[in-house]
Amino acid sequence: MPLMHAASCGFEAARSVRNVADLRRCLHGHSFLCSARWADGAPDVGAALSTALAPLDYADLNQAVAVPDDASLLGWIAGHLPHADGLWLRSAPDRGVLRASAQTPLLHWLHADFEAAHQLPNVPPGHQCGRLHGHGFGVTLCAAASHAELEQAWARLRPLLHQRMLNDIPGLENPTSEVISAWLWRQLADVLALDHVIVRETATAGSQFNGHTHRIWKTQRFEAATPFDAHGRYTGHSYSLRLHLSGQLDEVMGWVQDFGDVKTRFKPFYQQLDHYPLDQVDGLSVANCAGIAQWAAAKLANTPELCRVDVYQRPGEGSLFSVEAA
Ligand SMILES: Nc1nc2c(c(=O)[nH]1)N=C([C@H](O)[C@H](O)COP(=O)(O)OP(=O)(O)OP(=O)(O)O)CN2
Repeated sequence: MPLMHAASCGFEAARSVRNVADLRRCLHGHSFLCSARWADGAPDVGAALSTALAPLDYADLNQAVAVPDDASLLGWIAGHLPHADGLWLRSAPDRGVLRASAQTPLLHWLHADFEAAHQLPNVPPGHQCGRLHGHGFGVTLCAAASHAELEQAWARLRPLLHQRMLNDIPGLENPTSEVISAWLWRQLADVLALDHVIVRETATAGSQFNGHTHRIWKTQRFEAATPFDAHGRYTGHSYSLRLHLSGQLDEVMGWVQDFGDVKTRFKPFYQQLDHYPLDQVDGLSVANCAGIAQWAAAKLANTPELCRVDVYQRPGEGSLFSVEAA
């Protein structure tokens, strides 16, 4: 479907998933977060999500689900949300499970990190990334594997990257996010049934590799007013707009496209949104997340790598417009 919608809902709950393999898992609690996606035109899963999760809030999950591990919990939630397509569940800040669509298998994911220095040797003179600099890199590993297997695999890799000069590592001589995610894939593909690897250099930019295709994104925030009732009254949101691009890597630059160039290309259109009332933006016929996502995609129609635009009006609540599927 070209247009999807997304909603999120949290719940606080206790569970015990003690089993022979892991005796640490006695009764404990989590702040869970669940996100759902559904196709445009399907019944509103956002409202159904909070109704479905209400019985789990401040509850003992063992009363609802026999062995309430992340996978079984997601299955329970899916059973209560027949119109949801993608489902994502976070049980702790660094881990959770997801199902990309109703037809795809359940996967476990692990957020990890490392801190390192790098420079990009092939950028034009004066480019900020040609200078020696560094990042607290974020990594997400997503695989048909248990959390313990993901943790084990990452424990082996992290020392190779943490507090290192990435350019000195064989295979990372040009350490863009795209090159690092493909390098991680190669290091892990023999030991994990990987679905994808994500590398985030900054809070606004990331790169995902699934063994075949690179997808990168750049996020920008904007502040805008939008009408919310028939009397012409306005409300406002702090929006986040994420542009996704996919394609082959430029062999010299090692990237799909420079994150900075993505931002520059969108700048004239961004300036039409930031600190404006959305119903007065030229060409924006529907002043909601779906309307903005489709408007932004049309503005970047001359960017063949553009594959998706996500617009969120609050964390976890928004619309996703896929250009390829349109
Ligand atoms: N496709 C890629 N583009 C760029 C990469 C990359 O790995 N892949 N890397 C860089 C730089 O290393 C840079 O540190 C990060 O770029 P950018 O997102 O432009 O950084 P900013 O700090 O300017 O981000 P803002 O949040 O927009 O201020 C460059 N490009």
